[in-house]
Amino acid sequence: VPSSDRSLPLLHDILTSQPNDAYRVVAQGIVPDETAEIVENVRTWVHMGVDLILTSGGTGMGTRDRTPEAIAPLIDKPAPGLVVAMLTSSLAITPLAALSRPVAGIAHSPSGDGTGSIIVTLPGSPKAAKENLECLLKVLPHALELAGGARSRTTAVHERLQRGEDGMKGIQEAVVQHKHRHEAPEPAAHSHAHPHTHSHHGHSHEHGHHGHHAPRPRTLVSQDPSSAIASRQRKSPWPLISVRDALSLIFQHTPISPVQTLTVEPSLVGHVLADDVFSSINVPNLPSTNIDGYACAAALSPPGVYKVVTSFPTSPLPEGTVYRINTGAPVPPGLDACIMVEDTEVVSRDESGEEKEVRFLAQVEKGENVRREGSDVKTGEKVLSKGDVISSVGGELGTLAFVCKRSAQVHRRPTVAVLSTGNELRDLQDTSTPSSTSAGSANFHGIPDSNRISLISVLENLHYNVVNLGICGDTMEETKAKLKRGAEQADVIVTTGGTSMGVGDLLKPCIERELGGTVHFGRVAMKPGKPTTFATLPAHPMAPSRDPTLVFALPGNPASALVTFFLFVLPSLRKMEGRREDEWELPRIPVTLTSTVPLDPRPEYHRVQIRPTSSGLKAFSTGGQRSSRTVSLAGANGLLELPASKEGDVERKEGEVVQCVLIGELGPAA
Ligand SMILES: Nc1nc2c(c(=O)[nH]1)N[C@H]1C(S)=C(S)[C@@H](COP(=O)(O)OP(=O)(O)OC[C@H]3O[C@@H](n4cnc5c(N)ncnc54)[C@H](O)[C@@H]3O)O[C@H]1N2
Ligand code: MOO
Ligand SMILES: [Mg+2]
Repeated sequence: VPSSDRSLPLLHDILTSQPNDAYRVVAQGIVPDETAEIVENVRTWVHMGVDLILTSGGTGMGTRDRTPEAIAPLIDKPAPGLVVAMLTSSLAITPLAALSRPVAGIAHSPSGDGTGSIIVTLPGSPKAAKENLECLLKVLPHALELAGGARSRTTAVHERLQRGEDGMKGIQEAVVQHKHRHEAPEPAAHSHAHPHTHSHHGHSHEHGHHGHHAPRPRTLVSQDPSSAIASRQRKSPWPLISVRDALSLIFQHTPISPVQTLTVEPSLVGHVLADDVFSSINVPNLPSTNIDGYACAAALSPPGVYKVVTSFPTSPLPEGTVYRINTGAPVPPGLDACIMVEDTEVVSRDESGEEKEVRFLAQVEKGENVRREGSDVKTGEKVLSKGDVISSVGGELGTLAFVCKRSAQVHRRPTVAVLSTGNELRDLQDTSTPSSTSAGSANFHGIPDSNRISLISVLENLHYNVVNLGICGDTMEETKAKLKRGAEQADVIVTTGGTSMGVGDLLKPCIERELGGTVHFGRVAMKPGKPTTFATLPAHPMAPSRDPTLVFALPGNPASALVTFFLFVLPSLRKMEGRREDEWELPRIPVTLTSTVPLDPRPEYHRVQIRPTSSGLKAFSTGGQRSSRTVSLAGANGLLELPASKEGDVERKEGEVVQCVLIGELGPAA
């Protein structure tokens, strides 16, 4: 590993371990020793309003050392004091420091408000870079305040962006490190700022399982759509991350919806309880019976003839008298058993035909057929738990009503905006384009938008609020306008299409470059769904207390869109809606294969129908699994979770048991 590769994680660690989380690394990358590329990165970061930009390497006297020359023209206000401080501290350690040629200063932001980013070029050696940074840390906080201080006063939007979407107090910082081209193990990946460089070092800070220091990769990574087509990125700059890492980034950025009090009525179905529910009453609140018959005092009621009273007694019944009672009714005080009507016969009736006397044919025991007070639910007993879903089966809603709860504390249901992107798409019901069933016409002009109709139906059936954003063409203008509307109206935006490498694939650049959003990942090692993208948009400046909007930019291929919806979007919504952590993801169940399925070099989610049989659950493949084949989802209620193929492991055979993600209801018995 070239030495310069080690500086970046070291600088990152020093910055993120400063007290009060004063620094947050919002972008980092490795570029070759090319002036143009150094300038491009640093300039973009200045435009983003990053507060501190550090470079490491290229400050020496070698022929390839060009960093100071690249950076100097970007600096509007040189800060020779910082340079002297660094050189002085290094010279105290080694006279070789005299060969270093650092520059430092402020590059003004294009906003023209006089604020700017502080840029410092550090040496390439990890040890020297560390020493220099540590020396600067004594003065940087004050310098940063002076250089960027006015920003927070000028506009709220700017401050919001500058402070990051979590509103964390602190200073954003970016590290651009450059290294010699001949050292680059993956030249293509290094030709752009690369947010996941740490993966080369085995410690993946980016994936964020390690607490709050995880930096979010921010901008610069996406293709600049204004660049000439021929000079477009020819390799995706987005690291291919695992489904597990993708989920952990999603959960890290998914907030839990606020709590509200709602009326107990059928529209509560789908909501998740935000609190345990305790009964404040006894059920039944009086001793009552669960039969039709006669209430009596068991000890005084051997088989024999009794007078019948039919109105609820207000004073103790005289001996030899019983009270006629119906299921659910309270048992009068002093009586302790009920005999079923089947164990009695009528002895005499009055003029109106009403029974006067009955004969008990059997002996009732004390307590027989009596529901004691509180025997179903006692005052103070927990009947439902925080995290329980009010299901459409009805049990939870019934329970709330049963214990007389008129309202419940639940999490607000997330609102999801759904957008289809693509110039080729037509609304299915747009009658200006004939459908294949209309007389005389075989061709629908364009591609019918099938993703939106599927996604909206799944969401509505799961009781989410849906905003239908319609279809937008592949232009930056339209995409930006739609996403903005989504961010205003929804907690989560789901788009399909425009995620890959094509000219019209604008989602990532739009999110990053136009909307100040952060793309947390842009590719996932899975089939289908490789270009799946997850991002957050900063909270609206007019509603800064709102959480950032989550954006799932799903691939356009219909099977990819739906599979990634179930694997990524739904788990995020299940966290947001307040479910318990072990219920965020959809359940995995073991199923037996009814046919042999091939393994793909990518981990694959193979659509199947799961059906119950006398020998357990069986999986029936839906056939060809190409991502464009929407029909592969017809009838599917499961996704086989297949591992990537390896040498000697290329299929799962008929009869083998495989884990399967349950995405729908079980199919008919087979
Ligand atoms: N050079 C590369 N090309 C592609 C790669 C790659 O890695 N390098 N990845 C492929 C994979 S995998 C997928 S998946 C797709 C995803 O592409 P996009 O998300 O950019 O989607 P589009 O290109 O916009 O559309 C793809 C396909 O799906 C149809 N589509 C889109 N939206 C809808 C809709 N709402 N209803 C029905 N059909 C829809 C669209 O017409 C296209 O046929 O990229 C590969 N390319
Ligand atoms: O990842 Mo794409 O969804 O395979 O076709
Ligand atoms: Mg498209």
